Amino acid sequence: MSGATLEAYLVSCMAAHDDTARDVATVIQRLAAAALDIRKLVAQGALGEAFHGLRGGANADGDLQKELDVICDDLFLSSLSGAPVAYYASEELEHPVALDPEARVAVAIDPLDGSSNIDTNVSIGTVFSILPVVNGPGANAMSTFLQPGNTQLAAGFFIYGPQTALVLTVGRGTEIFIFSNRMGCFVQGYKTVGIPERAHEFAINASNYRHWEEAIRLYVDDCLAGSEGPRERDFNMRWIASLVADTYRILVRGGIFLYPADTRKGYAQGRLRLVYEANPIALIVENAGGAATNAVSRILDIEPENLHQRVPLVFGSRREVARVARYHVDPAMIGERAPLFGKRGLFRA
Ligand SMILES: O=P(O)(O)OC[C@H]1O[C@](O)(COP(=O)(O)O)[C@@H](O)[C@@H]1O
Ligand SMILES: [Mg+2]
Ligand SMILES: [Mg+2]
Repeated sequence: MSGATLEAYLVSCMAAHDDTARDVATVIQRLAAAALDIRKLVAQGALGEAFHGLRGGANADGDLQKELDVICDDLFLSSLSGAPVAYYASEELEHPVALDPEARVAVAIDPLDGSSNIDTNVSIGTVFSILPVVNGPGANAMSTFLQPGNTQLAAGFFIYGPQTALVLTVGRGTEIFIFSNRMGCFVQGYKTVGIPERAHEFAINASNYRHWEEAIRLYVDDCLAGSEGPRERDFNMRWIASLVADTYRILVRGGIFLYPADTRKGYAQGRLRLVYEANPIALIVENAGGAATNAVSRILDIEPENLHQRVPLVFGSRREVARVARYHVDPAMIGERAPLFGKRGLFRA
């Protein structure tokens, strides 16, 4: 079904379901309303006050907070006040906020993803995960947020780019809604998204090559060797340094994204956060027919240990994601190729 409004889509897939599904639909609509306010702030660029300067603080993970990071966080939190949401956890807040104690769902959010790109007029976004509340003796907000990603009820991201769009999964397929200026709401822009199994394009911040482990270097070396290497075909490369923008491209035309662990200080588990970045992206990608791992194991099966933990992230076309895992676990694969490529990667010649 293409051309449906977000509201009609949510009614069609949630109305016949239980109260929790209806709550999820309400939350998505509240987030969408806040995202439209953020779209206006982002579109103002340097003309808007929100663009100027740092907030002067650091978030829970030590990253510098930009003014807009904090404004977006405030907007999403207030959009959920009065909504059926028990807890709100954000990249910008050290601890979750308790909202409605009776509610059945919780929201984990990266209010502004790709914020290092704010000044450069590159697409940025908001990533969110909707989880069922864990109840029972001793349960608290952390019991809810530390569930593995396979319990997510819904996940999505807004992208503020040339088009403002919402990528959404409520468990059956992944859909893209584009904001329609004519209709003043989000409208389904494509048929259900399907990531092709094979990829011809990879995305990685290659400036970190010297810090990666051997398996990742070998994978990239092989892509770069193209038709003259063991892959026997050429690859293209993209790195937008904005997770939402790199994900959107992969949903639309396939490819693989890698943000692996590396030896830089603070990057032993990569850069991206498990609970509010990797988990929602993994659900979106899997429900679009792709795969998402920490280079070896499925992201959605990882038991988080803390709210702001980082995780190596590899996702996209299934065959490529599986191939990255094989470089890690199959010594024969590396051994076979070592005399030819192992010692002289293109960056290491
Ligand atoms: O600058 P690097 O190391 O290439 O990292 C880029 C990555 O960092 C991020 O900007 C992290 O997200 P935040 O902007 O929310 O901190 C991702 O969007 C992007 O994929
Ligand atoms: Mg982010
Ligand atoms: Mg962020």
